Amino acid sequence: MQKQPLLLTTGEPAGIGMDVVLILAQENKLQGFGRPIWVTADAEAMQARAEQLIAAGVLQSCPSWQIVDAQAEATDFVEAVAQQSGEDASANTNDFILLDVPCGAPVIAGQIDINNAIMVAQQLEIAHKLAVTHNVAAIVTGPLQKSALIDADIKLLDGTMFSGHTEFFMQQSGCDKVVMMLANQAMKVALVTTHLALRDVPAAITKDNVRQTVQIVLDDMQSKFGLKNPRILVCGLNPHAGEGGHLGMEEIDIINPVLQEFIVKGADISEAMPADTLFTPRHLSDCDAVIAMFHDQGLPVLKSHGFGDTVNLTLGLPYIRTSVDHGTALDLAGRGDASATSLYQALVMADEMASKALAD
Ligand SMILES: N[C@H](C(=O)O)[C@H](O)COP(=O)(O)O
Repeated sequence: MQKQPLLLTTGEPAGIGMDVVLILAQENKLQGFGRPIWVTADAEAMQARAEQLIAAGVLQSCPSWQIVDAQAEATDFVEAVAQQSGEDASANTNDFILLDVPCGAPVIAGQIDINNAIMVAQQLEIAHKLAVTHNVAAIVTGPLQKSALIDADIKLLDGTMFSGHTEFFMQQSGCDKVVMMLANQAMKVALVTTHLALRDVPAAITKDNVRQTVQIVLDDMQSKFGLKNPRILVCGLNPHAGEGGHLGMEEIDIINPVLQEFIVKGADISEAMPADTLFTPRHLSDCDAVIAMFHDQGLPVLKSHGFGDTVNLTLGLPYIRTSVDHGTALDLAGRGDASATSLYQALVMADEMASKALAD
């Protein structure tokens, strides 16, 4: 039986999203999953980017794709895409299927045009619909420019500012809470808070938030990574994990009481540890994942151990979503200098998780 597709969004058309797809196609790396690869992009822009990369000497020839019109109304579209692509996929010799999402303005590599922000948001809506209806096995997202969506006044479902894929898919799925995790060969780091100004972090470290984060990490480490009793280490919020209350009370008042609830129930999880020494080989070699309290407590450490080979994933969604670890790299778009390694790792992880979910 044909395995379900992986849906890849190319994101910001002026960035390197299309470049890295084309590079992987040329390296025959889209074809090895035994699954169709569906790619959302503007078909004309994809053709133009391929020609640019051929002119730059990066592509020897133009990869092949089959174009599917993604402009139909939502419900018809989901069925039409699934049917058309599904029927053709078994005999398909194309590198990928391109779900055509037209841009509002001509695409110039490296130059953001906020008239194309709607097209970026449409890609995410299409991805969500296909994933939540089980028409694709997983979503793999390319980079978008958050500021372009914000400048174009594109909001999340709850009317707040567009802060990222993570929050977009969370709200579309009706989840109260999801967890951002980044993973590479060195470590996996999950975050209690994500895209939040530093001054707002302490107020967001609540018992509920810590409890929900830990529960989602434990659940998904089992269901998506197949680890029956994962070992989790947790960072404190303050220097020295609060130094017994002298450098902050969040560990004593909030974090440790919640962690104790899980310890009492048998979870293999630490109490709050000083973040500066947690990320050392002695501790990392003894754990499956780290939970950090905020974005720049955990991610700089992780990315310093493998930027370019790191995968961003969202835990707690009703479907699998992985992503690249880099941004739009506007200065590299259309030039052929972009690295496709993170996108490849994101595809590999999505494929493995999808296979595991099916096996379970
Ligand atoms: N925090 C993410 C990272 O460091 O890779 C990045 O901003 C992407 O976030 P979303 O997946 O929510 O767009």
